[in-house]
Amino acid sequence: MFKVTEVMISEEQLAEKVSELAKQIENDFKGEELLVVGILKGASVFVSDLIRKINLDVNIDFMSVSSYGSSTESSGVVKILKDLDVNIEGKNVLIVEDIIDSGLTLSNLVAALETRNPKSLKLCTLLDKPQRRKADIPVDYVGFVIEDKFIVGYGIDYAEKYRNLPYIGVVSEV
Ligand SMILES: O=P(O)(O)OC[C@H]1O[C@H](OP(=O)(O)OP(=O)(O)O)[C@H](O)[C@@H]1O
Ligand SMILES: Nc1nc2[nH]cnc2c(=O)[nH]1
Repeated sequence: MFKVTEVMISEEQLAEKVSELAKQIENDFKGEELLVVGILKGASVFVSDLIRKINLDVNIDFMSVSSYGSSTESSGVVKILKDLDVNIEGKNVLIVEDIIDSGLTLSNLVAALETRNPKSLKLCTLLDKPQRRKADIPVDYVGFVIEDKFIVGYGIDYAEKYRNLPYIGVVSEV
């Protein structure tokens, strides 16, 4: 049986990091408009907290994507299950993810969105698990670099459970 056995990142640590990332984003986009794109479902909690700490003209949109398997990795294909509502041509776009693991989701998504000619395209992730990276992808804003443990909470699930935990916990077999 699997259970949450450990708190990896507390609610307080998350709140502090979210404010820190929001300040960096605010400084980098001063005087500009910004479209923040949350990637469903995992980033939903993080992006909701993040935008409330960014004191800029911010629009928000969401995408839902699923990467094809490694056999099609080199083709840079991402299956878009829910696309953006808006045209991003000429806009500053910030993609917000909960976690980067292999990097395939984001690298494929970036390739797909670059073809739409945004003014700029930047990446923000709350969590980075560099140990399992398959696609090298430069990320502009990183919350926490974590070791290779299976985590849940703050939007992130295990079989669709635990997304509502207010902290990041580690799931282990007990
Ligand atoms: O770097 P990668 O190895 O590509 O993994 C990261 C992706 O996996 C998770 O999404 P998931 O497919 O679990 O969907 P969810 O956010 O709806 O839970 C996460 O939200 C990222 O989108
Ligand atoms: N829920 C969950 N999804 C992931 N996707 C990549 N790494 C993880 C993880 O640690 N937990």
